[in-house]
Amino acid sequence: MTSRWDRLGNSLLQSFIEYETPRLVKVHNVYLGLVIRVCQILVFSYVISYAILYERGYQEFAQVESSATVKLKGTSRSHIPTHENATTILPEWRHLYSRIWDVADYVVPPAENGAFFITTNVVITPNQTQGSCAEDPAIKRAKCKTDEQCIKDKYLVFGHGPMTGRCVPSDRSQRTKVCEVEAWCPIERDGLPFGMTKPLMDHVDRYTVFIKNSIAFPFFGPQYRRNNVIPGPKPTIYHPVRRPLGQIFWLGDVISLSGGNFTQLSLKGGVISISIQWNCDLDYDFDKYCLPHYEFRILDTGWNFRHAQFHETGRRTLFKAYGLRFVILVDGLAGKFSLRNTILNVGNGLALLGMTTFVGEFFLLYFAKEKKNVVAKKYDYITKRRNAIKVPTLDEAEVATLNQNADVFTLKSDLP
Ligand SMILES: Nc1ncnc2c1ncn2[C@@H]1O[C@H](COP(=O)(O)OP(=O)(O)OP(=O)(O)O)[C@@H](O)[C@H]1O
Repeated sequence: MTSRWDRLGNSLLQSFIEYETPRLVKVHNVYLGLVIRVCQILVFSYVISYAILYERGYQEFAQVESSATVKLKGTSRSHIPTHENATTILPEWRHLYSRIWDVADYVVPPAENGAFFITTNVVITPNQTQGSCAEDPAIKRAKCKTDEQCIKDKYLVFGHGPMTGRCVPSDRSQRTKVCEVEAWCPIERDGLPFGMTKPLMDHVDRYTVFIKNSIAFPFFGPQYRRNNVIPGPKPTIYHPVRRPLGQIFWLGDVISLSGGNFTQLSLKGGVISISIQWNCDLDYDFDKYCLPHYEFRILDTGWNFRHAQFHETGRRTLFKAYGLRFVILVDGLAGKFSLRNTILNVGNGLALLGMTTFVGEFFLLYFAKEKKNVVAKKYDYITKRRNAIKVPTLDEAEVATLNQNADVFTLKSDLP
């Protein structure tokens, strides 16, 4: 009598010296064959042309690191012509607004990384000092009839300072009384000299901006760094077709290339993006082929802020500046050959080829006319019988007959 341990030993020995091989069912079916070949060709073309070549699956990629600085040149003049409507323009404004604006006046702040602002329209409030004066009557709850309405040290929402507790005549109209406030006096008279008809400064579209954009791909080594300045005796003016690598831009060109109207944007201000793209293939000559590509877009319309120029102690000129804010956005990706990525992508492609087997199986088992035969040949159904299942094998004569009569060829096996 064999013990349990003997049986276990036997079965371990059996499985150790056994070799298993999958059973293949070969089917001659024109349509099925075509489906499989088409699938294989599609997968193969996708892998080679898209995943490997178009998407550059044979390379590894890294993002660009960059800095962008600018220098502006250009001057403009602001003046209020005498023929402009005298009822809306105060006499003192003619003198105040008649002036020349150069870079130091209109670029605020003087230097930024990756952005710059240019004043195109402005409300000037000169000679402000700290003191007490009548609040702007346009401010909510600033108007009053008695001192009791102006509670001392309280603030008005959007007011210019705490109230002194006195109700005084307004400096805009003697018939109106307003609360007095402690503030920078006189209070700003908020209103553009020309209303909304034209910007104060002329010639702004002829300003030029020199953009210096330095980039690097440190992931691939310190040698991969450069800037957008094309070597030459002097810097080049950008033109989208004739000189797409120029690094000096007319502001008028930038606005028109972004699809905007310069006068409209100059009136109330706006935000414009200058996008610089560096998409580089480091398998080619870096200096020759890694080049910038510029795009311009309007991001927002309407933009102003206040800043002041301080004179001798305690006196300032307040500017409410409307203008164009340019944001320089640098984006880039560099790719370089990588054996690891090549192997991975080819491997992925081969794995994808295996998908065609699923398609073939699906058609074979559900749509092919031989589907019943195939199922019979392909699967062995194992029942819970004590004795081992006997799987009869077709003899050679039977195989020959099958080969002649049917378009189903199998390595032989039948259900018991
Ligand atoms: N916005 C611009 N429009 C046209 N040319 C410019 C502009 N910005 C700079 N340049 C020119 O580009 C070159 C390089 O400028 P960079 O600022 O390095 O030199 P720079 O001698 O300090 O310039 P500059 O004194 O003329 O402002 C100079 O010839 C400069 O005049």
